[in-house]
Amino acid sequence: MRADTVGSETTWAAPIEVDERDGTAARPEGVAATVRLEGLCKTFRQGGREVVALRDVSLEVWPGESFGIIGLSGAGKSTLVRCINLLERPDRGRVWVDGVELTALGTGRLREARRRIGMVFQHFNLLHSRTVFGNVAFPLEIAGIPRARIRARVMELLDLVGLAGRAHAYPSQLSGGQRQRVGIARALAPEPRVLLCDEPTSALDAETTSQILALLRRINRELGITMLIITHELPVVQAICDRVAVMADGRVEEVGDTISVLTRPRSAAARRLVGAPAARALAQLVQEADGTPQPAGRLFRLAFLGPVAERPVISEVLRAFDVTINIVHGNVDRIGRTPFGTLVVAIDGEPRQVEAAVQTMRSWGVEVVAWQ
Ligand SMILES: Nc1ncnc2c1ncn2[C@@H]1O[C@H](COP(=O)(O)OP(=O)(O)OP(=O)(O)O)[C@@H](O)[C@H]1O
Repeated sequence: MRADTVGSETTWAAPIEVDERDGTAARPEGVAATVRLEGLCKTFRQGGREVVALRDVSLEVWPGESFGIIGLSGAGKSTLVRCINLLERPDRGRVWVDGVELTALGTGRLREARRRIGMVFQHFNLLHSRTVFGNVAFPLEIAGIPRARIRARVMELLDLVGLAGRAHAYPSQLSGGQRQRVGIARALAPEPRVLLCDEPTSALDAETTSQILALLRRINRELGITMLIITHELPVVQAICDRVAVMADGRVEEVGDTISVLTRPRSAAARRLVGAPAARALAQLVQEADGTPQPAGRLFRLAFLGPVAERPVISEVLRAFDVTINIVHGNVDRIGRTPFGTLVVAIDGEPRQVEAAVQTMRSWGVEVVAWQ
């Protein structure tokens, strides 16, 4: 275990082991989940119409991990977050945070238990009449912490998020990225066990997004704070999540470590999300070609992770099988620290030859997913 000091308290980082070679996260043995959701259901009723937002959602987020929840708009992500801190009461199901069943608590004890949960919002939700210092101090004032301790803690947090020099500025004088840094410092002030981040970078430009993601990753890794990140953006999950749940239509369709879900998506929902960039690229290509038909053959997405990335796979396949391969889209990327490459290819030929080529690539360790 790693330890770090936050304020006057020592925070123990969770014993989560991440394999640096392939990024897979192993479940820590004998350790209770930091967030545990069991059978959550939620239906909204509005003017005689019913919208089912959550359908029997069960999940575990382990201590110290960074867990992503990804899905398209309307999948139920925000409702899920609101049910974790019980801003929204689920119709059915139970919620535990840090070993305490929130769904069993009355209002007073629930308010106290919520201090274990920090919230980071898409639009920062800062108090505009208060300075940076005042915003971060706010939850500590409400908790009745003595002024001297508040001061020390706030200055320490501003230092952590890189805003030590802006304590007296007002939110209107800050950039979006700086406002989100204030939001993060405020969320950390009561020393929560888990940070719920609801689309934390959706309102930020690309460069600021990567700075904020790096900050969240550092907080997760160095302070050992468990993180649950809601997003509709694949790059967010790719950059900082150890594991990810894919949501669609109120259900969790797939849960796994990020590398597995992104390179070997099993559910239709995950395949839609992962395939979307390639599909967009293909559509653009066809459009640009102005009427040129799509490349002949079946479309496949090939993912190269680890040693197979060094192998001249395409030329070996072309030599061994009577097929043609048209590269539609290629990309080299990174999941956490692990590089991986993807190619979208159209393979044409006699069906048995195409199938044999696909099976051979799989036997070499290439992840091959058919798109048609
Ligand atoms: N207060 C509410 N009243 C009625 N319907 C609601 C309410 N909140 C959410 N919904 C509906 O529940 C479904 C799930 O919404 P939710 O906001 O949880 O999805 P989401 O994945 O977070 O989407 P987005 O990224 O667009 O916020 C949607 O169909 C939405 O219209």
